[in-house]
Amino acid sequence: MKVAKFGGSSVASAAQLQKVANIIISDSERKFVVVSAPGKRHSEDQKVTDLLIELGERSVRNEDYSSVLEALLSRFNDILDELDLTKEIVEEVKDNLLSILQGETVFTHKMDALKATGEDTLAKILSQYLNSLGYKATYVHPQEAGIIVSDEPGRAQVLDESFDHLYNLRGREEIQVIPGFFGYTKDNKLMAFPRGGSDITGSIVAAGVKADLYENFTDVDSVYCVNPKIVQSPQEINELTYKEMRELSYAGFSVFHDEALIPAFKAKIPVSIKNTNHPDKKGTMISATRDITNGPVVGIASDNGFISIYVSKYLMNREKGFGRHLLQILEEEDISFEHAPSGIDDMSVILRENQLTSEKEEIVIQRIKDELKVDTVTIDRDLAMIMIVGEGMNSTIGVTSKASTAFSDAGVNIEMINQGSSEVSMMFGVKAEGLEPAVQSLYKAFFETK
Ligand SMILES: Nc1ncnc2c1ncn2[C@@H]1O[C@H](COP(=O)(O)OP(=O)(O)O)[C@@H](O)[C@H]1O
Ligand SMILES: N[C@@H](CC(=O)OP(=O)(O)O)C(=O)O
Repeated sequence: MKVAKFGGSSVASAAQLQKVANIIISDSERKFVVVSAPGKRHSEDQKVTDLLIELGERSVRNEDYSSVLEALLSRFNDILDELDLTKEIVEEVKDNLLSILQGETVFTHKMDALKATGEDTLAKILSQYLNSLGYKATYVHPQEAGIIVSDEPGRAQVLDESFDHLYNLRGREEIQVIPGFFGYTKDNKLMAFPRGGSDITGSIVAAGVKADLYENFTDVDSVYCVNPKIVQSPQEINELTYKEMRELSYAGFSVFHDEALIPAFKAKIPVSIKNTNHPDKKGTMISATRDITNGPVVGIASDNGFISIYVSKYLMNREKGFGRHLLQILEEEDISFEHAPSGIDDMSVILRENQLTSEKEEIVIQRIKDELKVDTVTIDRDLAMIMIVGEGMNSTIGVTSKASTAFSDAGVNIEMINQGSSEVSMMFGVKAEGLEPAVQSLYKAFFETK
């Protein structure tokens, strides 16, 4: 039994949905289908989720949102038209969106309810389409499926009891189409996963129903060893371990959500990344182990939007609890951190830029000065992180030297280096403008000269 998840690009139009239906019906093992909301049909297009967010934002600012509502409804209308389906659902969507917008609920909950409408509607349309083709398919609402999540708007996390609920779906005969991207709290509040979170739903469903395979259909033939927007036609990766994929997706391989691997990994379900447009291509298989035959580094990931809080204090190394206290200040201000490299008299904490609003920045800096009596505290902005990843790295000598030569060849200064304890990844901090040249140079060093 397989769970097949189709991303936004795969369900962006009627033509894409025809490919999706062909993929589903070509393999009777594909019993569970998870869908995203329609994504971009071309590079200038807007994702349905972005339109829904804009709708919510305009409404909260008391601005006219009629054109956004129109654009949303016509996306669904066009799909139904081209698939020759009846259109009652468009009116339902309109009524539902207006009742959310006019409801009394708090803004974050309203936003999650709006965002969920994209995947929810698409799941209904796809099951209607499969029925029209003569296949037995049903739409299954996440609450009916038993996807129970934490009470964290826009960043919900699945609760363990969901897996037992989902297991009960195995007994059903028909193809079950489940909307991705959201679940419900124990007290029945709709909560969305982080952006890109339909991958997470797919993984949860695969773990719950104990699938043999979780197939993640997208718009590329495989995971590439580097972002194809930075290096043209990079090498494909055919096999990855869960750990490698988690590290790569955390640091910028947006093809698969970094939080999506954990449920599949814990349930030991292999994940296959495939292209909806070329379903016969091999794709990428992610599982617990792989043969290390392709060199120490399997991929190079990169992401920008980081900042660093740098603190220094003479004799920091002798002060018990300094690091804990610094991190505690962040915790108390509800800020999560990514890395914390330290020296003898100094320590940096790397954060995602969106964690530190300007109000929080002032408070944090003042608290660090007052409570830790530091000599210096500064904030470094516009940082990018580059990560080289591979299970083979821990048994290979000279990886750091090869990487640092690549940075120097590109004329990019390394601001910091951090090697994870598992030695599956090595992270380099650089100024944002150095990201592309450094990644291109690393690609040359590790993949073109093998
Ligand atoms: N290393 C990589 N390998 C493959 N794709 C990548 C990589 N890094 C970034 N991407 C991007 O991820 C995109 C697919 O992810 P996403 O847009 O979330 O797809 P979907 O709409 O199927 O959910 C690709 O079109 C590609 O531009
Ligand atoms: N539609 C949601 C969830 C998602 O997973 O989308 P996609 O499959 O297009 O990445 C988003 O845009 O965030």
